[in-house]
Amino acid sequence: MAQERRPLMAANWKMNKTVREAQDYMAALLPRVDGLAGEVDVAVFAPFTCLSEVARMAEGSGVIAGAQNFFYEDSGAYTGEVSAPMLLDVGARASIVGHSERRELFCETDEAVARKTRRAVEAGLLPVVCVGETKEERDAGRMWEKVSGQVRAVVEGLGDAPGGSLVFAYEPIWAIGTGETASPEDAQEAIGRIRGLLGELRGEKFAEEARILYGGSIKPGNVSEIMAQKDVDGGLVGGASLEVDSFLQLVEAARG
Ligand SMILES: O=C[C@H](O)COP(=O)(O)O
Repeated sequence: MAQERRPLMAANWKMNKTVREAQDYMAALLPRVDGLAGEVDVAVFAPFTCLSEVARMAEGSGVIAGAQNFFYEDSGAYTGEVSAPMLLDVGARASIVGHSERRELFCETDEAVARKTRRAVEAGLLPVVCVGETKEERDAGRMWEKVSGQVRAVVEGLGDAPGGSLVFAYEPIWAIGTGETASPEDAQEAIGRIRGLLGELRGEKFAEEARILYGGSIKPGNVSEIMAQKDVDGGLVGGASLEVDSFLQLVEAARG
């Protein structure tokens, strides 16, 4: 991994944890990541219901509290949604955008993902933008068509924001929550191609500054090999992030 890009290990709790469980997790996590600032970024993407508590506890620690989604308008008649200013108001500094579960289960389009990404950057939230193909698309040889289309939509809607203002996460859908991980070589190939595309679209500086994570069944047993790939800047982790001990092993591996 290039020296200029600090690794990022991100916990995506998905629809898990009560406020009490979130408090217990953060109380166990924070003392054990103290002192890692500058070596590795650690983020916790919590459900809305416990996000303010996660952000309050993380304040001053260097751990980034983030949301899993938001809407690109700032306020108004959008029942069930929250906005970027609302996330900032409770202390969030980042948000996942366009996770495959949002794209597939909640019909999020490339256009909506691009608008959310742009709004996050403008508002001062770090977007972690997810891209990835289904098993059917991969088997049909259409992996790159899918992934490149998702990346293009985001970058073309981004204006002149620098590469360091966003993070991509390559998450092959067939590897999410299945125990089936992309091989480290497959992860590198996809992420290296994404970086190449960023260079074509926005120039080398942008491509070198943008962090690109891998996600999909990362666990303590496979994280080192994945992190050893030159274009992989960290991980977006579901299942293995739910327990502090296992997430900390991933953080340590990202630290190198
Ligand atoms: O956001 C995280 C990804 O969906 C990966 O989830 P997973 O680690 O449970 O496979």
